[in-house]
Amino acid sequence: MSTGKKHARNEGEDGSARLAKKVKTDDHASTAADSDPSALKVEKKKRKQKKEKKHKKDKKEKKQALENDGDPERQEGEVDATAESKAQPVKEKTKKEKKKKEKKPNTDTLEKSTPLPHNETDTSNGTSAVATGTIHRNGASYSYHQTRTLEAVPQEQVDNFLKKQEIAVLDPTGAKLRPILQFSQLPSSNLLSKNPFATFTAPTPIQAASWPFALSGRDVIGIAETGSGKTMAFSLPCIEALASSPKTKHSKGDRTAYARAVVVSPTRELAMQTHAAMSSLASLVGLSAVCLYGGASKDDQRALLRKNSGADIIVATPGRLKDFLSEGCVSLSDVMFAVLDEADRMLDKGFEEDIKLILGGCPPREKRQTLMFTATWPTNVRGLAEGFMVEPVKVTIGNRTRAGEDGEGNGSTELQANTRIEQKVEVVDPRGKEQRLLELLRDAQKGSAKNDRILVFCLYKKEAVRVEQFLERRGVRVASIHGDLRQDQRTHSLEAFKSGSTTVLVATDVAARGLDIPEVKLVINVTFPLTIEDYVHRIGRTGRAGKTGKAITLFTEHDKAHSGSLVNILRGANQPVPEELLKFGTTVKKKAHDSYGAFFKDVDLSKKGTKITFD
Ligand SMILES: Nc1ncnc2c1ncn2[C@@H]1O[C@H](COP(=O)(O)OP(=O)(O)OP(=O)(O)O)[C@@H](O)[C@H]1O
Repeated sequence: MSTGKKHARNEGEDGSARLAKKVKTDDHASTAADSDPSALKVEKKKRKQKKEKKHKKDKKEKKQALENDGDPERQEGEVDATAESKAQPVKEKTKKEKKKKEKKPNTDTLEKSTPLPHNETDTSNGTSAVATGTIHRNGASYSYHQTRTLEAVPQEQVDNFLKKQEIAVLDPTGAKLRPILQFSQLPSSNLLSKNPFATFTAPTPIQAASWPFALSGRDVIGIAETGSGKTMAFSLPCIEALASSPKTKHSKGDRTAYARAVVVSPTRELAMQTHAAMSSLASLVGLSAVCLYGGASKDDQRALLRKNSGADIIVATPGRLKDFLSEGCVSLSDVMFAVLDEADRMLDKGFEEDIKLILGGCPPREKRQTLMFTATWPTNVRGLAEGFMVEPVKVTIGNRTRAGEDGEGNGSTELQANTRIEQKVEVVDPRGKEQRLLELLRDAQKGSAKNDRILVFCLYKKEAVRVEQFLERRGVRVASIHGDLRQDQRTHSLEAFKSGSTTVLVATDVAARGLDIPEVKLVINVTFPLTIEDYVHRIGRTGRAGKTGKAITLFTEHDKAHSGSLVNILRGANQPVPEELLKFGTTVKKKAHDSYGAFFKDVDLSKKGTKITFD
């Protein structure tokens, strides 16, 4: 797949038959007729027949509605103004409802209204504010107001902030929105009145720069170092969008959970963590979130979905979400806000098809808001990403956007590690790795540091088991987390590490991305990961939220294919490059590891394998 357009069309094509039936909209209805003229004729005929059938049905229902003597409750519950209308009969609306509907703005297309005059005052929240634009999407009307307090900040101060924090904003529409330097510069809202940022002093750079665009209803790609507050960068606009838009009503007997926002995460633990963060924010404005992930009881998750007639927000891993979608338990047809967290992982080969199916179940990209956040943005996923979005604003933090001819950058984003992490690389004999690991652990947990948390990364599950046993036998308090463990064992290990009852956690790359474990002092890579991006994510488990951290990597001749990219990362973060590493060469291999996505993917071990039969 190469072009964005191609991908956008494919979004709908990849859905299962059931999904396609439930969520079919014009944008999704791409069929064989697109390429075959005879098929086109058949398709046209079918459409005509369908139209006639629908007309007859509508007539019948109109008659019935009149006979019902206008029972408003019943009619309201059954009317569905979304794409679901194909699955459920649309009842004739009462005059009152019709009038109400006419007043609503046209939400069918993405409109960028002419910016409102800059002296327009927003009196809705009692503060003086300046309107900067309005966008309508799928039932929501976004009107971001740059507050007067933000307008009053001298331009020089804004420029200094952007320069100091190395913020680059690439916006194809050319909108210029100031970063939010202080929480008090956010437009007031019900959510903000609950003081959700009490424990923070100021927005992080990615929050500051992306919020104005995300709050305006724009699609955003946010790239910022590990531990820099990206979760809140997408959570706040998501919850603000849901809080300010009405829910679509569905018929009372409908047991499907219609989420209005969906956040997709690559691992179960990350999904749970994001769910916890979003839930506490959402609950402040009476919204709810449910977490769907593999390896746990489906019945329990189904029960949560049915409680309070579904969840406003679903945070999920792709596999379990797909299961619920194909069962018809969950529908994404009402989604107005979709987030791919760890977006580059979600778009790589292992998850690409799942993501197409999930986003294909949402309204088309023009009708939803799509956000993608990550710390690494390799070239191979960029085209695919943009195909799921509409004119995304790209916000990059860190000195890594190359200047283009226009001096504003050409969008090429360099891979960069968090510069507050001290990185050390030791070139070792592969046979001596475990012994060296033990020495490093003993050294790092000496004296007053005996309870310091250390995360040890292995590449393979079997290797993780072996290393854990090796350390256990030598009296180290250790737990592990990898794909061969049951979910309850994984959760238990992570909890033990978080609480400090275990100070060493041996992990595979299931723990490499997103996990926000407080006070991890040291990350040790026993075996190098399959991609350099994952090296950046692994070491990013330390040095979070402005803190410093340390990472030690045991590098062997087996890892020499990564020497060039590792040297670049070290140099980019002003870290020492050992001579022994340079000996392996500095050429950067362009191709990322092909099997990585599939290798990484969380597989539900409780599921029985599919029996293959040959005719
Ligand atoms: N404005 C803020 N000020 C201080 N701390 C913050 C702020 N926003 C978020 N944090 C905290 O920073 C930590 C890291 O945030 P988060 O997990 O969202 O990072 P991330 O950028 O998503 O990292 P990763 O790339 O590893 O997924 C969390 O503990 C979070 O509570």
